[in-house]
Amino acid sequence: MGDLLKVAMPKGRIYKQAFKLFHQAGIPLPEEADESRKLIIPFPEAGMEFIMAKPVDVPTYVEYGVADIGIVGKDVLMEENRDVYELLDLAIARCRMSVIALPDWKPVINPRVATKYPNVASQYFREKGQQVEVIKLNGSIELAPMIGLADRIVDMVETGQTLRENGLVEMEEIFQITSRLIANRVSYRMKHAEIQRLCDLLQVTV
Ligand SMILES: Nc1ncnc2c1ncn2[C@@H]1O[C@H](COP(=O)(O)OP(=O)(O)OP(=O)(O)O)[C@@H](O)[C@H]1O
Ligand SMILES: O=P(O)(O)OC[C@H]1O[C@H](OP(=O)(O)OP(=O)(O)O)[C@H](O)[C@@H]1O
Repeated sequence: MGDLLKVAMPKGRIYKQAFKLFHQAGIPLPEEADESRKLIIPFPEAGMEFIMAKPVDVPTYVEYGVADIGIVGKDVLMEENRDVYELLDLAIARCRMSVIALPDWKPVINPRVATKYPNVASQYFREKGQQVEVIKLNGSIELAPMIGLADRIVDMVETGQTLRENGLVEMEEIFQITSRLIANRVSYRMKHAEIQRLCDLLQVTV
């Protein structure tokens, strides 16, 4: 057997859904993989090795070729803008990127926009011809308009529960998000058969 295919696998909510997807495709991923503290998990039965990564770092590992392929949300792909191939829409971890505000929000000059996605937010408002000050936060973004840090936020909405519980409203959807299978450009050529085989198995389920 040749080299194991190195897969950058996000811990957390994407792993839980990828686990189900791989099972449906006939690849029984180890269930405990994102709960153990082990960061590199060989899975020779499937010809793979999992690198358990923070979701936002997946495109970095794949661009640098330390992982051949990876699974990552479209939100992270848009924000990180890494030089990788996007192979497949896995149709998991579905949500949307939106502009959110308090219901009594009023336009002001040079408004502040808080977000975990400064590149996405800057590009969105630039294309609309609106000048904004973008403030980067790392979580609980919904707090920003509630405590007066920002006029609006750019963040993900899935069920809308977080917005409802905090009295916020979705003003505009920017784009839909699902997780994608990505590949390193060189690996895609050098390990084409293995990568294509995985795509074919996963494609049946999506
Ligand atoms: N509410 C949601 N519903 C569905 N998918 C989501 C939701 N929030 C995030 N996602 C998707 O899951 C990905 C990972 O989100 P998750 O919350 O697991 O990690 P994180 O908060 O980025 O990481 P960490 O918890 O390590 O800081 C996101 O990049 C996005 O694609
Ligand atoms: O519409 P909902 O179903 O409520 O989901 C949306 C929430 O999920 C994500 O947060 P996450 O759980 O990743 O926490 P975070 O605040 O640390 O980003 C996102 O940032 C929203 O806050």
